Amino acid sequence: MSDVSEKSRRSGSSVRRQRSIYQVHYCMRRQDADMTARPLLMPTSPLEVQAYARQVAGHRKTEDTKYLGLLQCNNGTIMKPIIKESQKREVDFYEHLKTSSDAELQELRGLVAKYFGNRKYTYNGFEQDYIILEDLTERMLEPCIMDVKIGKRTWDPLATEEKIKNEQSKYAACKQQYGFCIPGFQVYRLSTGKLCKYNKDYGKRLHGHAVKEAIRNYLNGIGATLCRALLLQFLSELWKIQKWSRRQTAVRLYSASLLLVYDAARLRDCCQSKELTARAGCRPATVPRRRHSLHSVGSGSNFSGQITSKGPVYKKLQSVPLSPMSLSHSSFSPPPPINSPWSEALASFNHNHSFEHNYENKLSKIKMNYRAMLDQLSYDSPTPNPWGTVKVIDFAHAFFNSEEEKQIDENFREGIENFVEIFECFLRETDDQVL
Ligand SMILES: Nc1ncnc2c1ncn2[C@@H]1O[C@H](COP(=O)(O)OP(=O)(O)OP(=O)(O)O)[C@@H](O)[C@H]1O
Ligand SMILES: O=P(O)(O)O[C@@H]1[C@H](O)[C@H](O)[C@@H](OP(=O)(O)O)[C@H](OP(=O)(O)O)[C@H]1O
Repeated sequence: MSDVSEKSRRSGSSVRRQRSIYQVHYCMRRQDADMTARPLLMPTSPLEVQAYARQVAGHRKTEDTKYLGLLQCNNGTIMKPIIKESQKREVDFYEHLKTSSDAELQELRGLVAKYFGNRKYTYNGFEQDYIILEDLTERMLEPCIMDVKIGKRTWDPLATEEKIKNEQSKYAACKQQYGFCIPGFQVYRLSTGKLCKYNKDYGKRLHGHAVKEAIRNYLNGIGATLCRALLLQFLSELWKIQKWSRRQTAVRLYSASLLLVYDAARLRDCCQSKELTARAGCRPATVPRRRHSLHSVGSGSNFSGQITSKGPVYKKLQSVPLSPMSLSHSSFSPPPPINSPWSEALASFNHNHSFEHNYENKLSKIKMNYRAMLDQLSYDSPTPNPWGTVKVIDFAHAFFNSEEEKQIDENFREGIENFVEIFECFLRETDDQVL
């Protein structure tokens, strides 16, 4: 018997067990292995709950010892308290969405966090009802989170005069100009790993150009080039939300939010060169371009994740002899085999898109192709979730339209259009990213 086991036997202590990544990064107590990541409640294991440290906006303060903020569970869900009448309507909203056969609402189901019902739970000595939702930041080591409240109008038809005045007075310039506002966000700096939090007081001061810069900051793009792979992940979801909002007449969403989440740890992986990452925060104006690859999202293809003005760039294949080409051409290798799911998406990408002319006019085709590529990424990936995503949250002021009321929710649509436009503008900034 080894010294170590003899020692532990003598002292009567059990062998020290490795702490899981959840224990290290989420500061949660040790759980049975099969409990830590599952999104559904498992009756055999105890549910562990704590105040949700990753909440960037919304109700939080404690009144009469009642806790108004979100709770984090050790099974990949969060619980949102149902206290106000409007929050009760949110439960009704999710319940209706769950069972509706309306095509537009079924589509919306894919654009919101997964709903797992509601339950009573006693926290802080108070029993309350809670909505159970998928934690969109689950498994993220350095979660960067932004809450974007959509609409110039953030009050519903049942609001009192006082409530209307109150809402009109907040984020006024930002809402007027963009049709959305930013009540809070947090970002882990890529260069230092430092967590920076921005609350609603910061959000209320934002207007004009500073709004775009706040979003750039959230994307770790201050003093560094934006990451194209990250922008594409967000845009693939944003375009779905945009498409839906352009034609849906089923529901009016007052004061709903977009919740954007990405993992800075994965963004860091995406930068191939450690040296460049370290310098990301202090690059001069003419910076070496950030190297990043969609490959790290998880795929088996030769596509490098780079799209230049000449088309997609493939990783070099060692077995392919280099022909005497110019330097700019030598980075291209033959496309992947014809039977690869990638090859079809990329062949269609090349076929549909002239990389030389009319970028603007062909944006919709590019969107289609990006979506196909991203679909492939998530199919091939061992973990189904991409490392950046966006969902619509907060339906306390959502109202389903009766047949007579059916019309497009312009208030919501306009905010989404403006938000998407900012991301498309950022994407164009990354058009020339090369390996
Ligand atoms: N599904 C989710 N996964 C992860 N975080 C979430 C999720 N839903 C909400 N949050 C976090 O909780 C915050 C508040 O959420 P939400 O807007 O639903 O609450 P609220 O109290 O109704 O907000 P408000 O005061 O704006 O009405 C969000 O900004 C986000 O940080
Ligand atoms: O950004 P702020 O300044 O925190 O403003 C709050 C925000 O508009 C919330 O959406 C709203 O809750 P509801 O969605 O429930 O209306 C809350 O109303 P409240 O003060 O009535 O709780 C506001 O105070």
